[in-house]
Amino acid sequence: MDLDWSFLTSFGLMLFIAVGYYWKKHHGIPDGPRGLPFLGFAPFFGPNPQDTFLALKQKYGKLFSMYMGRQLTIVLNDYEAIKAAYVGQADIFTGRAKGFVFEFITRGEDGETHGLGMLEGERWKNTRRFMLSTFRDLGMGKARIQDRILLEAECLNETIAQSNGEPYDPFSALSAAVANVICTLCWGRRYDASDKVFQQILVNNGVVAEYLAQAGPLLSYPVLRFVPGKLKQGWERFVEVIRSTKAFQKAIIEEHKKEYQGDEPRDYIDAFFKQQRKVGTEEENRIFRDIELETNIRGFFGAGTETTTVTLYWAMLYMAHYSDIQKKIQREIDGALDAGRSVTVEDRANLPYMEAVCREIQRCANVTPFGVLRANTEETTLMGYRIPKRCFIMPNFLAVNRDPKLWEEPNEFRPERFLDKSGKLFEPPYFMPFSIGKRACVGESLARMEIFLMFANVLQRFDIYPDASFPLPSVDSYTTSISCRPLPYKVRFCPRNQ
Ligand code: HEM
Repeated sequence: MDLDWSFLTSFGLMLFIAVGYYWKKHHGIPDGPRGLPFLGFAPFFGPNPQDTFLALKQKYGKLFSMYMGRQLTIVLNDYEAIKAAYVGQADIFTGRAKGFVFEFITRGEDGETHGLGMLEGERWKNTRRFMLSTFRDLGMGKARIQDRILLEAECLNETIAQSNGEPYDPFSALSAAVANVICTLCWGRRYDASDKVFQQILVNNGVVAEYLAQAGPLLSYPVLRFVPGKLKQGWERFVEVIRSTKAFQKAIIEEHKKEYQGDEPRDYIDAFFKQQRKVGTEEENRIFRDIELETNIRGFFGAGTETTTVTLYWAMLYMAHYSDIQKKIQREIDGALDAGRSVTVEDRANLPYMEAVCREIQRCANVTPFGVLRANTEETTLMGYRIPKRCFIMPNFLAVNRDPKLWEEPNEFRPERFLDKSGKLFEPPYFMPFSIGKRACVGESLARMEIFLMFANVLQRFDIYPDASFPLPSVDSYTTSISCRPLPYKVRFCPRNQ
């Protein structure tokens, strides 16, 4: 048989180029699970991705690589690896993973992505600096914001009281309380829980959170959104919700524009207008365009409401499971405060056990088990491995929170681990529910204050009991939306006899 030498030569050349390309891309990177062509490892995450990733840590150690669709992803599996990247090489690992769906949410009519959560480089730095200083001026970490949170805590208690000790799911009430804090900070307005517009914003927020958790396949293959059936329906609903949320935020900004006279800012939007009126450099002017404002307030609302609500939802569930711990907190509160007064931030120093319980709930609940994906903006070497430019970076916070080298009996719910021998609060550096480094959560101090004040004031006023007709879900079961939520539950909130 005659050999077709020209075919063989072309084939050999193509093979050589393909192998060369593969080698160039993959040499020196961490090992990891193989996955399938085009789909990567995503189909193997399974119904409990948390268990899958804990098992992968056992197999591969500190870090491993995998493909999600076509995207090379590096998973950082322990405290040392996360610290080496996020703190040790902070400037390189502060990029944000870009994916089709997040880009869709944050893309303006100019075709660019906007908003703190997605920006990079100087624009990200300047936006973040402005956000932090504005929230500080508006009272973050001060008495002014405490008053707003206490008002919402009071309304939350009133709503809970209306359940009259009957089995009750507190999710909506918690969500309204937490969302109102952000609404007041961002656009100076709070809503009654029965307000139809407010209810719609909360429903929309839930739809977006749920959709984002399932949107993995669109990351590499956006075309899948047109496939008839579940994918297409989900996408269409999501687009509709995003459109109506954008329209709502635009209307709020326009309303503010009419009212704003250049006075002392009442909220984030006013502070932004004030900054817009200052003549700045070209770069400064770029980050003070309306599109940035609109994307940011939507981002703060989305990022701040779901995570904080879900943490408080876990907190109530844990209390129904651990009545002895609940009683211990209540004894501490009763001993530290005069009767009839609400718990405030000033009481924190006298409530170390309460503070320890808040931290243990965050450690055990793992509301953001894999953080928010980042990207490395340059090729680099991490712990001896080559990390090609613009990998997705996934911190496995769950594995840190379950690491037996860091926590004694990590699977136990044991708040005392956050107290030192003299009973004072002790927070180790590897406790990082808000991530670490230059791009850690900007809402950390606000969230901590909300969790402490709302949780403590509910426990001061109510005993939380399970009800035999509504068996409690286990604290080990969860559903994954954009954060990790407990399964829905009902408990009884009974007014305490102090
Ligand atoms: C319990 C509550 C919260 C948790 C567990 C949480 C967790 C996180 C985490 C893990 C990140 C990713 C950081 C990284 O890239 O490494 C993040 C980012 C972010 N969070 Fe939070 N967060 C919470 C509350 C809030 C609140 C109340 C706000 C309100 C403004 C907020 C706004 C943001 C924003 C804007 C980012 C993006 C920051 C950036 O890219 O520079 N978060 N959060």
